[in-house]
Amino acid sequence: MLKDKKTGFIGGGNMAEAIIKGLLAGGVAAADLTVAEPFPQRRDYLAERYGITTIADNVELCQASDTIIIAVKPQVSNAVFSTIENVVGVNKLVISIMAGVRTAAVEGALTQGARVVRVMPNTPALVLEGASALCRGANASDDDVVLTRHIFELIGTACVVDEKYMDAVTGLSGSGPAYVLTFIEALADAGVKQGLTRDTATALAAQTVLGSAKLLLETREHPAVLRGNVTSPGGTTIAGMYALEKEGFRGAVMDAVEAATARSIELGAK
Ligand SMILES: NC(=O)C1=CN([C@@H]2O[C@H](COP(=O)(O)OP(=O)(O)OC[C@H]3O[C@@H](n4cnc5c(N)ncnc54)[C@H](OP(=O)(O)O)[C@@H]3O)[C@@H](O)[C@H]2O)C=CC1
Ligand SMILES: O=C(O)[C@@H]1CCC=N1
Repeated sequence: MLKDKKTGFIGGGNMAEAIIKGLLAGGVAAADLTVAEPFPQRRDYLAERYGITTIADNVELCQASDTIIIAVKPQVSNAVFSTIENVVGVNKLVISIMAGVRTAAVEGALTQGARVVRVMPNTPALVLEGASALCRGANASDDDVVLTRHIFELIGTACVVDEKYMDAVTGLSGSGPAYVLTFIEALADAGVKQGLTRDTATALAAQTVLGSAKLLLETREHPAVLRGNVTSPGGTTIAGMYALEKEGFRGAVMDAVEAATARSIELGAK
């Protein structure tokens, strides 16, 4: 599907690098990947590390690509649109991963009929364990959605949602790695407080999160059932759970997702 197609990235930052890694691991030829990136050192790094073509000019990038992945910060989206508005015809697929930016905003800034798919990936994509959700714009075809899903399944899992859910996805899985990493750090700190070395505590904390996630995904049980299996009557876990619940752990997590969702909505309104 991706074979013989040229894929170009506008912006060669963290997320672009993650997707490039996935595409290469999935068998896409380095010769079919190009990145437009203003920062020369970053261009050199990407070219040397992945053997792909890197350039400075977004217009040249669009002309040379069948699929264009916009991977710049939402705050520079208008600056990017103004440079490429006349070179992205309906023969090209545009995939935007910018947080908050609506498909209608991308379509409105490009040629009439522009084919746009919006995706929210996350940083575990860098180790091919990303979680992405995508939605179609008004002019994207079924094939565009299938191709986009295929690209993001190369770097983890991908699901299709209605655009009205994209801000919630951003607040949950887009920003989620930051919450989980904070939890791991806190768990490790707690171990250090109890006398464990930093290395041992961090390794135990990270593997506990990884293993718990794998247990949930592989058994397909409800999380509460699996939690029950750890929680012996009158044992250690219930003592720990009581302390967490008293501090409003779940409410804090829900507040975090709500705040990030609201920020995604705010970014889209700009
Ligand atoms: N990081 C994350 O967890 C996730 C991010 N996203 C979204 O992905 C997008 C990219 O994020 P991320 O990779 O973290 O950001 P980065 O800042 O790492 O990458 C953005 C890149 O775009 C470059 N850039 C800036 N202006 C232009 C321009 N006019 N033309 C071409 N390139 C330009 C930047 O160069 P320079 O540094 O020189 O300015 C930078 O290398 C954002 O929209 C974000 O919302 C989505 C999901 C998760
Ligand atoms: O913080 C951000 O805005 C980006 C979008 C999702 C994750 N990181």
